[in-house]
Amino acid sequence: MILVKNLKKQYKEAVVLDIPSLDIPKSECFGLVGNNGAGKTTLFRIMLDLVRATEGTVTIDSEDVSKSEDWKKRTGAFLDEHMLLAYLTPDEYFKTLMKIYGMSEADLQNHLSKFTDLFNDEIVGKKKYIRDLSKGNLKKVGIAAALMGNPEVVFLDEPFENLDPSSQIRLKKLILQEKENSKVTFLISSHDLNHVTEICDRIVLLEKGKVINDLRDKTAMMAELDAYFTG
Ligand SMILES: Nc1ncnc2c1ncn2[C@@H]1O[C@H](COP(=O)(O)OP(=O)(O)OP(=O)(O)O)[C@@H](O)[C@H]1O
Repeated sequence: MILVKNLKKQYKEAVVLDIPSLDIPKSECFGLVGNNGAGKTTLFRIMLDLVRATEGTVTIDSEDVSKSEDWKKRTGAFLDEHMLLAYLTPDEYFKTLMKIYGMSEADLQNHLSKFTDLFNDEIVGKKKYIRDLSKGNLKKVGIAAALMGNPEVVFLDEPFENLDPSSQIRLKKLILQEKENSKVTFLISSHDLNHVTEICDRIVLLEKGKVINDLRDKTAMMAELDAYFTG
């Protein structure tokens, strides 16, 4: 369970995030939407202790993320390409993570086999450095890495951005499978309302740093979001 309490982030005079309370139960697929600058990335960065809140706390399974390290073992994330090691090839990068997570070669192959369709023969065994990959392929490496080591919680910032249509569909399938098989708690930010409403159990709408809607009814989600974004 992830709990956000009295969270505020301020840059000089500007309050960019102001969330009195938010709780995300285990195994929920939590979608986060909002226009540019709404605060989605800032919220994820605070939840991952990449940025410190001005006020308030985020706890993952009762551990304050800014005070403990233990939650990191159970958490995977891909927010942007800065999280990758650009001087490695994807194979070298996955092998490095394999050692960090104490996985065997068989565990790694088993993990990567889930990504065969998504990788589309562009990622593994290609001897291309991560720095030279296309934006879509970079994203695929980051997502595969975020799901290594059996995380219980996975943060994905804009996972569908830069993916071709087939890859978007394959990624949706993969997330739904992971959700079903491993009961991972997913936190996914997206500008793609169709994809995010399809895979998420709940959508939180941010506007200027505030939660202005918390949608849990799958049948009504799309219409409500449509009305907000077109209105
Ligand atoms: N280091 C910083 N210094 C000053 N302002 C910042 C900083 N980081 C973020 N902000 C501001 O915080 C607000 C929220 O930004 P954030 O990147 O979280 O929005 P977002 O919802 O992820 O946007 P997008 O959809 O464009 O990715 C923006 O107004 C942004 O300019």
